[in-house]
Amino acid sequence: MRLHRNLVFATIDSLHLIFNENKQADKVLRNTLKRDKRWGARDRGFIAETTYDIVRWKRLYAEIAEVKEPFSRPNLFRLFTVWATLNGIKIPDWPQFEDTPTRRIKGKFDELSKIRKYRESLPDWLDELGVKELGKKWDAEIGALNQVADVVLRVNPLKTNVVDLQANLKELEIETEQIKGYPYALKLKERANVFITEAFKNGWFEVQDASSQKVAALLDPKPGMRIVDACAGAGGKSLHIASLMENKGQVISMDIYENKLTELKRRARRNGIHNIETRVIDSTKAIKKLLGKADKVLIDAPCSGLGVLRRNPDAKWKLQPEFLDTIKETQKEILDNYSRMVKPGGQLVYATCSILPSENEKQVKAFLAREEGNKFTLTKDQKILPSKSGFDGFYIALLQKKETES
Ligand SMILES: C[S@@+](CC[C@H](N)C(=O)[O-])C[C@H]1O[C@@H](n2cnc3c(N)ncnc32)[C@H](O)[C@@H]1O
Repeated sequence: MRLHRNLVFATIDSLHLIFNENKQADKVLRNTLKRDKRWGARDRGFIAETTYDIVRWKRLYAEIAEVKEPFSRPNLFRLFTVWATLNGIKIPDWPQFEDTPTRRIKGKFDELSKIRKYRESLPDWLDELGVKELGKKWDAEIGALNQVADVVLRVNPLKTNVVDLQANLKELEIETEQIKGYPYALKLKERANVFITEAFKNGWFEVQDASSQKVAALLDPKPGMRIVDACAGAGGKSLHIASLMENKGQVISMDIYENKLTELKRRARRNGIHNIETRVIDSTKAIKKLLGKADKVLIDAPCSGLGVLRRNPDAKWKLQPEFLDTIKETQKEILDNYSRMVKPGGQLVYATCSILPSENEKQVKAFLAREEGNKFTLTKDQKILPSKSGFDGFYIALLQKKETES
């Protein structure tokens, strides 16, 4: 592979914003990729994938390059040099790359790879937390979470089906494959910009990881039901739920952020969905109005996001231990308050995109032991681990509310 100056510079500029200015990687890349209209799919792919790679391996590469944060521009080039060398890419003779110690880079890589926090490129506290929470399983999970994520589509059954969408995309030379056990999923064989296709613009599919598609499956919504999606965000799960209800019944999508619900409404229109109503949670009233009224409630809780590190590798560096304590308290409050919207005999699904037991099964166990939770029993739960599933890490629990208060 030959390195192109403007693509490398765009990568370095993106890294500067992410590492030194604390900007979110996906937002930075969205902007960077707008910079030059002449860039084709390969050029854009190079910038995005290289930036994400260097973000993912920041600690390891910084240790090899012997550089510290905040990274000066020459030091960002040193990180880039480590990436290129380890990926077998010939370093050009530009002034930025003078005296690259290729052999030393490989030697240091072998040496540091013996220690997990370097090999997997983790802050100390996160490595310690992983061991505390998952014991011996941590090794395999963090290894899997450092892989590059597949792109998975969820077919919208209101508009098309898996076979027709697969054929439609094939005409555009976008090859996909079905995934056993995921009836609405299609996995891209190679990365492609699916957002520019007519199929996407017409609402035939959404991009949604396979594990995330399991949430609505376990909730099992039926046409005619009233379902509350209490932490709906921009609506990944709401759209899935509404499509399974065939536009019959009611989905009430709630969130504390109005802008996310606005985006949800836009997506619903594209998806041909008419049975979603959005409600901003700006006081306790929004919840009180629905007490005991929902056939099913989904709590797709805010969480550490440690199950989706493949997609957001910069979370390794942005996440703080104090945030984890706060978010667990929020999960507890949400469970206690929002579960009251389930009607007697109804069901509650609690889900997170985390692999930490303290956010998942322990959170549910503690809820069932509290007064608010003793009206429920745990029907079943699924711990989806990236090392086993090959997809994002998720936890999904299905709880049944008793018919009577006793
Ligand atoms: C895991 S995300 C939801 C993702 C969304 N369900 C989807 O499938 O696209 C969690 C959501 O909870 C929202 N949230 C945070 N605190 C909340 C609260 N106290 N009540 C309701 N929603 C909350 C966040 O704004 C965020 O959109």
